[in-house]
Order: sequence, then C-alpha cells, then structure tokens
Amino acid sequence: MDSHGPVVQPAPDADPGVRATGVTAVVPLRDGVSGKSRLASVLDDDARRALITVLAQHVVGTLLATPQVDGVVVVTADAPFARSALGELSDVGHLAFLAQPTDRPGLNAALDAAREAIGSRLPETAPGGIDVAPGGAPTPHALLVAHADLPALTPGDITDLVMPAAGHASRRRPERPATRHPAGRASSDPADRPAPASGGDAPSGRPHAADVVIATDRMGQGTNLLLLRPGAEHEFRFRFGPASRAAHEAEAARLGLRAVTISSPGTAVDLDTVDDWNELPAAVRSAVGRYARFPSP
Ligand SMILES: Nc1nc2c(ncn2[C@@H]2O[C@H](COP(=O)(O)OP(=O)(O)OP(=O)(O)O)[C@@H](O)[C@H]2O)c(=O)[nH]1
Ligand SMILES: C=C(OP(=O)(O)O)C(=O)O
Repeated sequence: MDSHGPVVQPAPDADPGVRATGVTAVVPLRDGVSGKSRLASVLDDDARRALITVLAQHVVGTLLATPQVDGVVVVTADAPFARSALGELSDVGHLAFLAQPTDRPGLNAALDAAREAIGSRLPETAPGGIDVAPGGAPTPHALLVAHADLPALTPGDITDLVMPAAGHASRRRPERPATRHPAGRASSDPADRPAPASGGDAPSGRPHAADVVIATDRMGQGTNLLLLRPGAEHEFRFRFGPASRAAHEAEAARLGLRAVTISSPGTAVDLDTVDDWNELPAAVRSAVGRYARFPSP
C-alpha cells in the first residue's frame, strides 16, 4: 500500500469523455484530534488520528480518481493537519484546502463556507481561502458533499451517483466480491447503478435526473454523500446531523426539488462506531486495520 492509504483505482470502464455535468466535490474534515470521538473508548488519540488520516486519504483519492469529478475542496478546521494528511494527493488531481472560518463552527457552517468559496471562485491568493484552484470548472456545475469517513467508497460508486440515471429504478445485481482491493469494485455498468432507497419514481425505462441525490448510511438515517445538481446548489440548506436523510428529503420538498435517496455498499458504509467497524466488509476492515488497530471483537 502506498502513502496515500488504501489504493484507489479509477473506474476501469468509465468513459472520461462522458459527463453528466461537471462536479465539484466538497469534503468536510474537522481535524485530526477531536474527530471520531465515538471511537475514543477503543482507539487512543494517535490511533484515531491515524484512522481519520487514512479514511480521508481514501475518500479524497477516490473522488480525484472519478472521471466526473473536476476538483475536490477540503473544508477543514485544521488546515495544517489536512495539508499534511492529504497534500500529496494534489499530484493526482485538482485539490484545494479551505480553512473554515473560526466564527462559523460546525459541519453545516463549514459546508456553507465551502459553497460560498466555490461560488465566488476565490483567487488562489485569497486570504484564508482556497490555495489551490480546483480547476477550470465549467458551468453548470454540481456540488457533491462527501464525508471523509467512507472506507468502502469507489470511483464507480461516485460515477453511479452523479450520472443522470442515479436514483432511476434499476435492477441491482448482487454485489461483486471484492477483487484486489475494496476500491477495485468500480463499475459504470448501468445495471450496477445504486438502487433508490426511496423517491426514485422515474418513469420506467427512462432515466431521470433528480435535482438532489442523497446517499444514505447503512441504517437509512443519515446522509453520507449529497449531490446538488445545478439549480439546486445555491438555496439548499445543509441539514447534516441526526436524521439528516429525512431532513434533506424535507429540504428538497420545501424547495420543490426532486430528490432521490440511494444506497449502495460503497456509499452506505461509514465508520463512526465499533458497530460500524464490526459491520465492515472483511476486505475493507483488513485494509483499514493496517492503519488503526481495533481490538478484536
Ligand atoms: N470542517 C468540518 N468538518 C466536520 C465538522 N464536524 C464534522 N466534520 C466532518 O464531517 C464528516 C462527518 O463527521 P461526523 O461523523 O459527524 O463526525 P466524526 O468526527 O467523524 O465523528 P464523531 O466525533 O464520532 O462525531 C467527517 O468527514 C468529519 O470530519 C466540523 O465542525 N467542521
Ligand atoms: C453527520 C452525519 O453523519 P454521522 O455523524 O453519522 O457521520 C449525517 O448523516 O448527517
């Protein structure tokens, strides 16, 4: 394994020339100290820091390896930590770091700050702002929020989520067994597109692009990734936190936007608790476990 943590392979069968729309990804990353507090009973500070690092490397590397993603902005309360954890990935693609304003604490405020920075296209030299331009983003542009703790996420999952057919009622094949690495499960086969968890009521046989795509967690309660297509990306209020899936569905309804909620193994698996750890696919647990030693169950 290289210094970027779990290896990320580009989706092998994705056509880089095919774009639903340009996508700018935003990854919130609190810091390397206070995060993963729900694992504090089993992991000490150093182990949690290592875990936060390897998970963030995996998510950001996966986004950068996804053909539809033009750039990634990491919004963080701890820029030195984020740069040291992720800076090397700048070689892979357009990666920017945005320091979260100290007077705007919290996850939703961090995302608001990132959205504003992207919208105003801060110059590279903007004080406290983006220090690496996320790339010549064409308009219209979609905004994809992805949490930094999704160890089974693959480029294929992201392609499936951002392509216009995401949320269209599809026949889901059984998950393929993990190949060389959990991130190697990528596919752009339409039949592998994530099944809608709810709200996907597009006419049969015709893909329909939702304005808002919510990738929920394995309990069906939270939001691990959130796509706002052009037209939805400005007004939508981020409602991350407890029961955010329902809150985001309600927010879309409030704005008269069409939303779909999807779930696939790679998007649903986050790592917040010991239960999450025990539920990880074995290959993913083994890859992550090389960086953060969890006690045996
Ligand atoms: N920039 C920023 N990111 C945050 C903040 N709070 C959470 N995040 C990030 O948002 C994502 C989801 O975070 P949570 O699962 O709620 O928190 P966590 O730190 O991973 O875990 P817990 O401490 O157990 O809640 C992760 O990528 C976090 O790093 C915040 O206040 N600012
Ligand atoms: C913040 C969220 O998730 P979690 O804290 O469970 O990672 C969420 O699902 O909105």
